[in-house]
Amino acid sequence: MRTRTASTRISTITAKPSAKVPMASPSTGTAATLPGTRASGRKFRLGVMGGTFDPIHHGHLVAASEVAAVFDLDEVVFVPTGHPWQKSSRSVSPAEHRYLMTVIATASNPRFTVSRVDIDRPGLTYTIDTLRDLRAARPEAELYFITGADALAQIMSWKDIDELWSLAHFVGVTRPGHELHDLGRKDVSLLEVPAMAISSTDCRDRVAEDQPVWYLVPDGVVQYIAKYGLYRALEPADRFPATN
Ligand SMILES: Nc1ncnc2c1ncn2[C@@H]1O[C@H](COP(=O)(O)OP(=O)(O)OP(=O)(O)O)[C@@H](O)[C@H]1O
Ligand SMILES: O=C(O)c1ccc[n+]([C@@H]2O[C@H](COP(=O)([O-])O)[C@@H](O)[C@H]2O)c1
Repeated sequence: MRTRTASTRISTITAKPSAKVPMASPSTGTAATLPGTRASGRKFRLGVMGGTFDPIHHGHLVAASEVAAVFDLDEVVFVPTGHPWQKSSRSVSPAEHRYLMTVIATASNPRFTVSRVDIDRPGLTYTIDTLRDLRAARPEAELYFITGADALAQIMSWKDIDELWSLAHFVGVTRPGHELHDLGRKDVSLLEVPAMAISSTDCRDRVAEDQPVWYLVPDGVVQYIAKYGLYRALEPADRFPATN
């Protein structure tokens, strides 16, 4: 279970609405009528919220919403992982469950969408593949990859990290119990978001111990967990016809 300590104070935060963000690949949109070009002439801004989402919780949703507001994103696509290689020390729920919980959690927000790119791609999940696939599917968009302080701290160990910087702008957000490190790169912004001391680990542990997860995860996700008996020690989370 994650430690619950006060949010770290940081000084290098980009927190102005509609702040100009230094992009690895500056916008080249030239006309408002080009596909994927906004009325203002700028390119479509697509946030990418990658995660295992086992289950998705309000920490994920608040982080995505806050980055969307500050960076003036047009859409945030949530991308559940297929086989997260850095979580191999524990068993992860079937992808189909995690995908459906993510769909339920994001359904009410017209700017939130969910992508299957990672769960439909065989093999281990690497963000380099996520971003390549999204670039191919959405060539008109500038990508903003959203990551919490804990994930950002590991980022130098990610596959093909040198190429990753050229595919997206990265936004690291604060998370209670984790220090948000300044990587000293202009293609990484740091942002303080409302502190949500919630983790998927804690949600799973609560369900296993018969404690409530109401208001930690969206209502529909509470009901989905109960319906399929997810996270109950004696009830394996495999009643759904899953793909992995
Ligand atoms: N409470 C939170 N506040 C801010 N960012 C978060 C929060 N929870 C998760 N994130 C970020 O969301 C992304 C996906 O996280 P993930 O799905 O692994 O959730 P988690 O709560 O960390 O799960 P677990 O407890 O199983 O490790 C990561 O970048 C992570 O840093
Ligand atoms: O590309 C990698 O090597 C890599 C290693 C660890 C995590 N990631 C990505 O980071 C995001 C959050 O991952 P996680 O494991 O914290 O849910 C998710 O999109 C993962 O695919 C990516």
